[in-house]
Amino acid sequence: MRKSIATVSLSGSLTEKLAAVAAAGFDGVEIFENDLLSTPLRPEQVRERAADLGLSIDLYQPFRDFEAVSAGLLARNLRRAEHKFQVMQRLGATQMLVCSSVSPDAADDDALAAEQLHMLAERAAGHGIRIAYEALAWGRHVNEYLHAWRIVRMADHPQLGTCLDSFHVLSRGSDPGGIEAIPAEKIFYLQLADAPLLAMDVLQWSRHYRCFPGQGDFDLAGFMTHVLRAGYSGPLSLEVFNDVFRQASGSRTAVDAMRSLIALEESVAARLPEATRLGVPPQPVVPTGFAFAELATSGDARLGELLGQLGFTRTGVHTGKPVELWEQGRARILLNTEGDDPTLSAIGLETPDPAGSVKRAESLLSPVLPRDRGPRDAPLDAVAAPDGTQLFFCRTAQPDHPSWRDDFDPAEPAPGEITHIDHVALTQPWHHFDEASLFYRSVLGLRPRESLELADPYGLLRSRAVSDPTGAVRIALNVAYVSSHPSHPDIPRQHVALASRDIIATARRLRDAGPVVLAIPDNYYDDLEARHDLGPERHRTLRELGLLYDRDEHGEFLHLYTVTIGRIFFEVVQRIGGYRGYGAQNAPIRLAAQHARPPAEPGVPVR
Ligand SMILES: O=C(O)c1ccc(O)c(O)c1
Ligand SMILES: [Mg+2]
Repeated sequence: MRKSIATVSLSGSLTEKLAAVAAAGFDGVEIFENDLLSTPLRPEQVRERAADLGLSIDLYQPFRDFEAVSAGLLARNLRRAEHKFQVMQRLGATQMLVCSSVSPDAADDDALAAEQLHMLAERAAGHGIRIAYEALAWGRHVNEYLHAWRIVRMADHPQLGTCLDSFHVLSRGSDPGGIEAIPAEKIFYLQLADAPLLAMDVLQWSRHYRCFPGQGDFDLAGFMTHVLRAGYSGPLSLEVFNDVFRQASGSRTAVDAMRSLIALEESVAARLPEATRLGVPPQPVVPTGFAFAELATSGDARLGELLGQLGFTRTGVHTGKPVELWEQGRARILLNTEGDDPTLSAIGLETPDPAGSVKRAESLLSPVLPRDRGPRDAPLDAVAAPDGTQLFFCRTAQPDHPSWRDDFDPAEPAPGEITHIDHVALTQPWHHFDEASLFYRSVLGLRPRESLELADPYGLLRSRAVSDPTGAVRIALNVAYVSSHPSHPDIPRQHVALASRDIIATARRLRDAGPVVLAIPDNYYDDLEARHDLGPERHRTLRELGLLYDRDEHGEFLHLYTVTIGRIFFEVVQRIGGYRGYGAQNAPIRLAAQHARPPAEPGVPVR
């Protein structure tokens, strides 16, 4: 279906917005009045610019508080409308949005509202313009979509129809099923926005927290099925008021927006196979595990030293690049010594179909990375995640596909307790958090879990994990706050969590290696004894080894953290039973302990 976006959803000037919208592949735009008033371009030039970019101007929004007013006010409103019709003709826009009045001057009188909207539609008709009437969720008298529709029906004018906006319908908890009773030709326009569920005033919620479909908690696919069953065939138009998007790069936001619509069409198509107008991207290829995590370092030996202390063996060196392979069980870490400050630069994901993974990523507008490989290297397909982390699609040790691991000609690793990578935690720039969760959800088919807020002594961290249904691939996305403490600068830390089948043994091994485990205050253990009765011996062991503990209804979780090197630290975890979380309960303790033990100085051995 045609795809549009309201200019209010993006940052920048009108000309920047138009360019961004066109580059992301949209077909049309809704122009917010302020964007037109503040551009030096004349309406004819805007029309031309949009046409050159292949964009139609689907809607113009110059009006508020029109209907159900006194005769004097009506005359003024109609006069203003006449001016706006002329602007719209110059713009080449044929549809005007009128949202329900919030003014105390409006009467609670449907017949009067209908009569005045009829008059407006009659005047619009003279200019070839249609009026789309929309119920704002906080409209003074009209705040339900079916109420707006009743008024439109009563007004009975061919140039008057209704505009449906998913936010206004779903934020009020209205049943969207009623949409199916509205005749298709009377649904003039469709605006789409998602939002996180928040208990707050609906106007504030709408103006600050809307997000793109798939980034919030509303059932947009369900909403869309009703709209399509009604027979609507006009554009899907995103109208997202969001404080973060107002500050982020407009061209990135436009791509994020387009990705949300592609993914939405796909989920609607799955529910409504008869809706053949919907575009459907190639199927997601859900990753089945971690092949490796790649850490970039500047030839600094400390990461290798720490890996050795954790029981890893350096099993090989790449035949053509300065990259070492460190292994223990199925946990594989690549140390790329060409980097600078230690960072987590790439993740290898096991996939049953690497080419299919790339196709899926491309169809959702993810940048596919150029292949940089020597003649003897195994093929590696990679895309860039929103934070720049490279995601490689791998098939390790499968007879049907060359393995990246062969490039290292590896030896057998020494046996140890660590079995595999449990999860990786990536720090996202604050303005890319929603984009990142939509990326992992739509491109990789991972499921987002609830969004958490974690207390750090110097700020608040937002965190959301995404995982496959089996828990083989778990990625924790964290947003760092911006620190204003000179003594506690931002260190956007990243970590790799390693699963141990015997974390007590791993912890003892680390204790014997030196002070590499993050020290946890005694108060934590006193509280742990108050919360759980694990028996004196177990409590003593946890305290002695710096282990943290959590449990959920499925099982138990033991974990520890190493010191930080550059931006990187390791976590060791043991899931007992079917524990599903990440020890969020202990995050504030860990974050405080990390502030107390700043990253090791360059070149200084950890010991
Ligand atoms: O917040 C508003 O005022 C506003 C304006 C126009 C819309 O289409 C809308 O959904 C909200
Ligand atoms: Mg709207």
